[in-house]
Amino acid sequence: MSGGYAPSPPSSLPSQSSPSGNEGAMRVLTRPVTFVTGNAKKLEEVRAILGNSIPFQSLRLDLPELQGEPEEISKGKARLAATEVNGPVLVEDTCLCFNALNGLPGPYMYVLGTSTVTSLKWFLEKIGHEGLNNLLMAYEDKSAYAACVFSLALGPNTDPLTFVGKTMGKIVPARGPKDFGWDPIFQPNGYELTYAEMPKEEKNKISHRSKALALVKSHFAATGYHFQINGSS
Ligand SMILES: O=P(O)(O)OP(=O)(O)OP(=O)(O)OC[C@H]1O[C@@H](n2cnc3c(O)ncnc32)[C@H](O)[C@@H]1O
Ligand SMILES: [Mg+2]
Repeated sequence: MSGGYAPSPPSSLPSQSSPSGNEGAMRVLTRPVTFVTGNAKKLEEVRAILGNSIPFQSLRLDLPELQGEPEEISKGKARLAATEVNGPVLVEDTCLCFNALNGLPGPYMYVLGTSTVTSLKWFLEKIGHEGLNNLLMAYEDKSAYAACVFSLALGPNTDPLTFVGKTMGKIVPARGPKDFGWDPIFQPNGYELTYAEMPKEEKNKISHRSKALALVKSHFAATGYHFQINGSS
C-alpha cells in the first residue's frame, strides 16, 4: 500500500454516531479510503485530482472484472476490493464508447444505449491504436465518448455507490505520448489536442475521470463523513 497515511487499525467498518445527539447520524470512518487499481497512470491522475480533499491511500491490485453494464463492472470491483481491504474503498472502471459501432460480438464488447462499449484494456493489447481507428474506418461518424464509473464501498458487504463522468470527443489517428492507454487517439470536443498531447493539468480539468471525481468529492462534502484515523479526530 502507498499513500500518506499510517497503517490502519483492524476495524474499518463505518460506524454511525451522533455526538451531539441532534446533528443526525454521522458516518465515522476509521481508515482512509483505499483506491484500488492495477493502473499506475490512473492512480497518478486520481492523486492529482483529489489532492487532499479526501484522506486516501492506494493499493496496487488487478481486480478481476466481470462483464456487464459499466456500473455493474465497477460495483463488482468495489465489492471485491472492499473484501480484500476490509475497509472503505474506491475503484473505477473506464470505457471508450464508439457511437458508430453497434453490438460487435464478443465477451469484451457490449451495447450501452446506442453505443458499443469495449473493455479496451484487452482491445488495446490485441489491436493497438491503429486497430481501434480501423474499427471506425468504414464509418464517417468518428464520435466517441470516454466514460468513467467510480464506485465507493464503505466496507465489505455494503452496497457500493457509483459516480459517473463522461467526456465527449472523437477518435483520431494516434498523436502524442503513448504512455497511457487510448489517450493518443481520443480528442475531446472543443480541443485540437488529443488527451495524450494535452498537459496533464488540462486533461485533469476536463476528463471523464475528473468529472466523476467531482461527484465523489461532492458526495464526501455533502455526507459529512468523519475520519477518525489512528486516534486523530
Ligand atoms: O485495475 P484497473 O483500475 O481496472 O485498471 P485498468 O488498467 O484495468 O483499467 P480499466 O479496466 O478501467 O481500463 C480499460 C482500459 O482503458 C485504459 N484507460 C483507462 N483510463 C484511461 C484514460 O484516462 N486514458 C486513456 N486510457 C485509459 C486503461 O489503460 C485500460 O487499457
Ligand atoms: Mg481493469
